[in-house]
Order: sequence, then C-alpha cells, then structure tokens
Amino acid sequence: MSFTLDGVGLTHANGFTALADISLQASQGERIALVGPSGAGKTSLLSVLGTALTPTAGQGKVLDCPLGGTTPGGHAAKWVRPRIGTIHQAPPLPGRQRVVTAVLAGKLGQWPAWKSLASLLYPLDIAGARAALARLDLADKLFVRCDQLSGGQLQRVGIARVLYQQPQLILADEPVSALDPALALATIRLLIADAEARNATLVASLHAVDLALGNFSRIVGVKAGRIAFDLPADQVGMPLLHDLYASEGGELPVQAHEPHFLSQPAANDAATRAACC
Ligand SMILES: Nc1ncnc2c1ncn2[C@@H]1O[C@H](COP(=O)(O)OP(=O)(O)OP(=O)(O)O)[C@@H](O)[C@H]1O
Repeated sequence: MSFTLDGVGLTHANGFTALADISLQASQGERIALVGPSGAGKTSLLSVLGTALTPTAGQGKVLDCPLGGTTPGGHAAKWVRPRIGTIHQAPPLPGRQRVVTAVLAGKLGQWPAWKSLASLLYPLDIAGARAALARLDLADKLFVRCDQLSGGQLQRVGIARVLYQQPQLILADEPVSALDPALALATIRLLIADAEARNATLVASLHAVDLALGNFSRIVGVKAGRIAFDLPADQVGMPLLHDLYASEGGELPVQAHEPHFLSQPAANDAATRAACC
C-alpha cells in the first residue's frame, strides 16, 4: 500500500474540524484526483498525507510510516519525507533564489548534508535541473530568479522540482490552477506519465472537474471534510457532481468551458470526455 487512512480526522487549534472520518487507501502506483468545492478539505487531506499535519483522530500509514510518527528530526521523518513530493498551488520559493537551485532543492532530503550544502552554494547538477525544466518548456529559465517568473511559470518550476526529486508519492494541490487550459492539460498529462513510468502514486486536487474526469481513473469527491464518493471516473455522473458542488450553486467548475460537458446527463459519457478533455 502507498497509504492507508482509517477514520482520520483533523481539528484545528481554533476548534474547526477540517476533516472527519476519512478512510482512504491507495496502492503503489495509483493515480487519484480529489475534487470538491472550495473549503471542502482537499488541501487538509493532502497535508495529512504529506505528514505536514498530524491527524487529531484515527490512524494511518504513509509509505509504511505511521502518521504521527514523523516528529521533526525523527527517523521516520527523515525516511518518509524525501520520498514524498509536494506540488503547491503557489510554490513557496524564495524570490531571490535561482530556478536551478529551486529545482535541485527537490533532492535536498535525499542527498547527504555536505552535498545539499554545496549545492546551495553552487548548483551541483545543472544538467539534471535543465532536463527537468525542459520537460516543462522552461529550460531557458534555468538561471532566472524566481521573482522574475510569472505565476504559471513558477507553478511549473514547482512541478519540475518534483520531477527532479522522483518521489514515490506525489501530492499535487491544484498544480495547474495558474495555467491556461491547453497548458494545464499538457502539464497534467506530463505528471501522470511521469508517475506511470516510475510507478509512483499520484494524488492531485483539481479545481476543474473535466480535467479530473478526463485524465484520472479514480475520483474522490470531498465535501465538508468528508469523503462524499470514491469511484472509477466512468461511474461519476452529473447528479453526483451537482450534489458535490451544491454549496456553489451546483455549478461545476470546468477548465475547458465546454457547454457540451455541462449539458450531459452523466460525465461518464466517452464522447463528452473526448470533447472537453
Ligand atoms: N489552520 C487552520 N485553522 C482553522 N481552520 C483551517 C485551517 N486551515 C484550513 N482551515 C479550514 O479548513 C477547511 C478546509 O480547508 P482546505 O484548505 O483543506 O480546503 P480546500 O478544499 O483545499 O479548499 P480550496 O479548494 O478553496 O483550496 C476550510 O474551511 C478552512 O477554512
């Protein structure tokens, strides 16, 4: 198993319960899209899987490491964290940092301390960083400072960093939200192809339901901190989606703005997917 969550809950310090009774499993190599309205708990769920947040209820394991066993500096943290690659909606990259350093930082947790330190002073694997950036059409930005990039370019640098890292588990939080529809589709397909080639597990939260349904075989709907459904994409129909997004007036967020997609009685129609995804 890549991860198992059993009745996991997360209540924040202010008493707000962001996740409740989450039970979810994934085999190594599975690719899952998380969909749901704003505030549903998708980022919270990814943070628990990434061991950035510790559940306040339930139990689970990520890459065989028990959740809550990842105290800073502890053995479990040192072992599991370098094997998880997180893609943030807005990558937290220092503005003054060069793109090459930001990409190479993907392997800081895997390298010995001397190599990490040396690479911060002078990039040690420029060819590796360039190759990862080239996959996202950004090879020409290798020595550019991060604060000189657009939001979409910065988002793709965050993805290049994870491609360079080659983690066993990729957690992507709205990874293509700043990209135009065509680039978003190409980038999601690149991430999926990379995960497939390496048998890595990929869990991606996606704002656009058409992007999720058209590219992922397993869809997990999250609503009010709970799993609303966990189904193969071809079983996720329009009534289920409209119910999931009821708090947003039932309007489905789509990438391609295809009226055709929205008028279909079920999203599992192959022609619909071909038309919009
Ligand atoms: N540190 C925190 N303290 C209290 N509440 C929080 C905290 N972080 C998140 N929340 C709340 O938890 C809920 C779930 O947030 P989360 O970011 O997981 O949702 P999301 O589904 O990712 O939303 P979006 O699609 O808008 O990014 C929200 O209501 C949010 O306000």
